[in-house]
Amino acid sequence: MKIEIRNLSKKFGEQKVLDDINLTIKQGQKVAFIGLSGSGKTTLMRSINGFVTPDNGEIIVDGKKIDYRSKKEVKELRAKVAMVYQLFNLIERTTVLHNVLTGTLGKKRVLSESVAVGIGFFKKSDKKKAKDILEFVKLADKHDERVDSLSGGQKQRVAIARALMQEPKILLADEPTANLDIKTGKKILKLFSKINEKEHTTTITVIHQLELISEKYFDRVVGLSNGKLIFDGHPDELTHEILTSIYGDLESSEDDEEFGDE
Ligand SMILES: Nc1ncnc2c1ncn2[C@@H]1O[C@H](COP(=O)(O)OP(=O)(O)OP(=O)(O)O)[C@@H](O)[C@H]1O
Repeated sequence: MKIEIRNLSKKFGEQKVLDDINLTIKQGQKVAFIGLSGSGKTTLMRSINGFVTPDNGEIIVDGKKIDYRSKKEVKELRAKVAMVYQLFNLIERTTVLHNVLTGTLGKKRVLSESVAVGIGFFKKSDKKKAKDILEFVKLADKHDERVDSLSGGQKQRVAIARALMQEPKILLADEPTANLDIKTGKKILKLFSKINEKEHTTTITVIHQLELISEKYFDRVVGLSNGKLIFDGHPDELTHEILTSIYGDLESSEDDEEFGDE
């Protein structure tokens, strides 16, 4: 689905977190959001699925302007927009299959309630679908294992499988590789590319590890700084100069930086 962001602004207290953002993301694009901590990446992402209500401007998803005041419309939007998180947000003490099946419950139930829904609650057809998706994410042999016995990379694949149960048109991933080593992170990004190829899903990924920003995984990079969009281009165009404008002096010793600069 196409996403059109027009003159989007958001303040938290006195702080301008998003400052007049304009961005159009075509159906099927694979976009990385980059920028320093606090630059507004998550807030921008959360405006797309209605978790954050902007102060000014608008977002149009698939030709329809998001009406943040309408619970019904936001719910419909979230059915099409799946989210994957840095800390996986899984129910650790239940099985892989159970977690993936909760992807069918929609956003009306909170995660803690989902656990109360036994595996018998789900339709046979959903179980078949969940198993097919687990095969797609290469976890076919893990259906019945408890999530807390899995590695970080496997947990993230369970979270992606759960998101796919929703058959999303847009996939938002907030630092999905932050808790993984680089090799495992690459596998996760490869999986997003595979989903994108198969379903033509529009994907937006907030990412911090610069070594993972390559045209293999992304066809567009959007850089934010202090709530402003300051770069929009192909991964190849990320020169040292541009990276410095986004992150500041990359060569400066970390020891010189105070936490207060974050
Ligand atoms: N609900 C909120 N209430 C108040 N301030 C908020 C809220 N959400 C975010 N902020 C502030 O807005 C700023 C931007 O936050 P945001 O999470 O969008 O940045 P980010 O670029 O995603 O950072 P990070 O890379 O650390 O996740 C930060 O200063 C943050 O503290």
